[in-house]
Amino acid sequence: MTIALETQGLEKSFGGLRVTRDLSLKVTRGARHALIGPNGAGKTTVINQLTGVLRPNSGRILLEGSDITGLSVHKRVLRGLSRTFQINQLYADLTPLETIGLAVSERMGRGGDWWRRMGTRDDVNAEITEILSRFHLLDAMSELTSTLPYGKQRLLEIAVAIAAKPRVLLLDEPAAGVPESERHDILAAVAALPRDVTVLLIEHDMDLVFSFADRISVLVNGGLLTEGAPDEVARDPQVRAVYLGEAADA
Ligand SMILES: Nc1ncnc2c1ncn2[C@@H]1O[C@H](COP(=O)(O)OP(=O)(O)OP(=O)(O)O)[C@@H](O)[C@H]1O
Repeated sequence: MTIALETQGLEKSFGGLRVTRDLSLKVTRGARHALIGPNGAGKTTVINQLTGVLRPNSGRILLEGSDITGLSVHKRVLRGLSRTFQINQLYADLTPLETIGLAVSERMGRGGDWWRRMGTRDDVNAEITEILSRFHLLDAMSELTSTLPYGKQRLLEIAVAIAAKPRVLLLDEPAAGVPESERHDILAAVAALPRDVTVLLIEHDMDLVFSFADRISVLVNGGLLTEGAPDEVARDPQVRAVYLGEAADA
């Protein structure tokens, strides 16, 4: 199996606090992989090292076999490693149609030009429509982003990231704050992305994790406790003890 994203012996400390401990993680191409763990286990710190926001103290990060440990955030995005934009990074005064149009055009290297030629290119229009449809935004495509329900704004965050055609997408609690009835729609839209997009998800909601992931890694105190298929992880007594607790019995 081809490995899309890998860490080798990753270490990160904040002062005397060792937050990532000898972490070696492999995310297979096309996987729907979840990184779970109790509060403070170090999940966000791992994502921040993967995206380049934080530098590890030691260890390596490989994207499709190339060492990206020393690359800037921007260079990693150009190589195909993206995380979702946060809602506060969306353009409040643009519509989803304009936002995705701009994101697709920027990827094609003609950001500013798009405003003049909006709607004139069939290939661009088809791609914008496909992305809006995939993330259930067609019906809201002409409304201002600031007026969209929270769940739609979160879908738009992911849609913007997808418009950059990432090879690996990192999602840090993409459904946080969304009403329970809509959370599954968000993860289902991500799970249904073409398999050439590999997804690594951090998520607290175990229902979502187990309905989404085909592989789960469990982080405790910055180190990997165990890793496996969802049913193996759910059965693992160590996992039940430290993390899932009652939820694993459900
Ligand atoms: N910039 C920082 N400086 C100092 N300590 C930090 C910093 N960032 C995170 N930490 C500490 O590192 C540990 C891991 O934090 P992190 O946010 O990565 O965990 P997490 O698993 O994502 O937690 P949660 O599930 O609660 O979001 C915590 O003890 C946190 O307080």
